[in-house]
Amino acid sequence: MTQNIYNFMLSKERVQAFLKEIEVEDLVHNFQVMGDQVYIDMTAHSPAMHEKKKLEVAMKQAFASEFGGNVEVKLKIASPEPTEVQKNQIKGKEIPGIQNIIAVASGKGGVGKSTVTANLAVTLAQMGFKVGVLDADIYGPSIPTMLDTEGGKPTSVTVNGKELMKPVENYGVKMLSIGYFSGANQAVVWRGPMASKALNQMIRDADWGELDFLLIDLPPGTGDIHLSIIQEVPVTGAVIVSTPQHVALADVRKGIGMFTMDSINIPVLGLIENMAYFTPAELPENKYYIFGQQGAQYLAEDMGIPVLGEIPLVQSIRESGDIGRPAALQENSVLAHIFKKVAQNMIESLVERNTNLPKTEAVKITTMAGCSPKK
Ligand SMILES: Nc1ncnc2c1ncn2[C@@H]1O[C@H](COP(=O)(O)OP(=O)(O)OP(=O)(O)O)[C@@H](O)[C@H]1O
Repeated sequence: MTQNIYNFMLSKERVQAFLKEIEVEDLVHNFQVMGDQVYIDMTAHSPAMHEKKKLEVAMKQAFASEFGGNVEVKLKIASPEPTEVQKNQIKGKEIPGIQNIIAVASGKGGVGKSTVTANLAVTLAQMGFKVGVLDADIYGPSIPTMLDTEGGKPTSVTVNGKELMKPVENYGVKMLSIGYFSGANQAVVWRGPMASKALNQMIRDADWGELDFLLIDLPPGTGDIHLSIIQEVPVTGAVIVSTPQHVALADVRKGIGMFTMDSINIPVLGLIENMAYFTPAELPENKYYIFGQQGAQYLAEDMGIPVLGEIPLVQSIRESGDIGRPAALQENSVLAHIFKKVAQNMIESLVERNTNLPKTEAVKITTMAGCSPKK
């Protein structure tokens, strides 16, 4: 790249040459230079939202390093029409009545994925949405504890002549978990196909009714169970939960990478940073960034996904999880407000996703390389 040593006015020819130099000429269909502002209309390589964000960040960085901070790039990035290949990646297995299926994932265990799922679920329900939670964490199903339905037993109902499981319900949230079924202890040793069969039954052979959101609390990490679920279930988008520590962030890249692989291509709606800072109960205004600050922001920017919110490390979140009444239910509290903002940001990201991309159906995985251990 040439050095930023130009003192003359920005010209259309210079911008044209630069677009060629950074090899995006083919993607740009129109551009105009007006003083220090460059207006560019272009099309992303793929319709995935993270691709558009990545392109935007890369273009802005490239222009800043070439022309300096005074030049402002105004981008309009369109989605390409889905190609035949992309259309073929999608398998027709829509679940009637369920509008949006959101996978909640984490790169590693213990970052608060289930806590976030439970709080988001009750928040969405309080906002007036119809919400379901599928606890797919077969290694340690904690949704029954966190939503106070331990010992719950899904009953059987007949719907249109078919016998279905009726989800357990509390706080306006319908839920199913492997924890409700006998033999839950054995689930820990299940391989992908078995887990996905059980989970599939909990999704398809259950009377969820009409749902705006079905949140799936995935097991921690990345592996064959995740791939099996993604293969079978038409996930609309994924939400990634992380803590600020460096190790968690390294793992979270893997987690995001699992969804954004070309062969899977599930949009990542955003990153939720849990335990982002510590706030003592007696000093609610004070924030202590024990594990470092802004790591999630940098990572999200780098990977072209939004940060949906920062959730503090607060004793009452753990306590309320243990007693099965999510902290977000504390009316007019700071925590309720934080979870509401996270839910709103998630919906915003989802609306953008649903506007820009074709309806997701179950993903046909063409290669499992790099994600799943060979059996
Ligand atoms: N923001 C928070 N503040 C305080 N405690 C929290 C917070 N988030 C989670 N915890 C606590 O951390 C512990 C782990 O949380 P949780 O079970 O939600 O993690 P997880 O990522 O779902 O774990 P796994 O993936 O291993 O099942 C729980 O005791 C929970 O109450």
